[in-house]
Amino acid sequence: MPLRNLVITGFVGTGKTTVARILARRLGRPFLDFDEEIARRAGRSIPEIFDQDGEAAFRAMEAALCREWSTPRGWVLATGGGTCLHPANRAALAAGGHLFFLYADLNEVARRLADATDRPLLRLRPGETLLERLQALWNAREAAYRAIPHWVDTTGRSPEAVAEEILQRLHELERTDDDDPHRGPDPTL
Ligand SMILES: Nc1ncnc2c1ncn2[C@@H]1O[C@H](COP(=O)(O)OP(=O)(O)O)[C@@H](O)[C@H]1O
Ligand SMILES: O=C(O)C1=C[C@@H](OP(=O)(O)O)[C@@H](O)[C@H](O)C1
Ligand SMILES: [Mg+2]
Repeated sequence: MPLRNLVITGFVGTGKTTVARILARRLGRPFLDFDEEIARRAGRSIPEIFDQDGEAAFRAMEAALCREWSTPRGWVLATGGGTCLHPANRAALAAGGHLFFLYADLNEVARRLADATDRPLLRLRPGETLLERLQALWNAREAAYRAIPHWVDTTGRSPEAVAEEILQRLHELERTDDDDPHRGPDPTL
């Protein structure tokens, strides 16, 4: 039986791509970033896909990837920030892997993404600040995110420290094989 995948999901700008890359290197396992794969298949950037085909077309490509990754293959996967909002995507990825959900204080996310231009959902409306945009996105998504297990707080921590925590928690999960895909986040959060 192949190893389960290690799926790094979470809110936008919390370090999914960065941390998953570190984890793949540390574990010596292959790595795939969903956004990079979608852009590669489309031959276009994520903003171009959103602008030319619409968000629904992007979400359909994301859902297809989730279906492809519903079996254990031992890879490290970084999803996009919206991938696991959809219950079917979440269930598919959880069937083949362990999910970890990265989050951070939104002020810190805003600092990390201050210069980023590659996230169409963070385009600001007139007079809107990045923090306000992030807060609106978080408010709209929080209930769906709470269905994802294994939350990891990245606030004030380096990507290496976040990866280290995930490695330790992963080893514990693999040791006990006690990973219920339907379990919510730590109730103390
Ligand atoms: N733990 C962290 N502390 C500070 N900056 C971080 C951290 N993790 C990621 N970053 C930075 O934040 C930005 C977004 O990271 P990225 O990995 O693209 O996040 P995501 O894939 O979740 O959107 C990048 O500039 C990255 O270097
Ligand atoms: O939160 C979202 O819906 C999105 C997050 C992005 O990924 P990152 O979270 O890696 O930036 C990317 O998939 C797309 O712009 C949509
Ligand atoms: Mg990313």
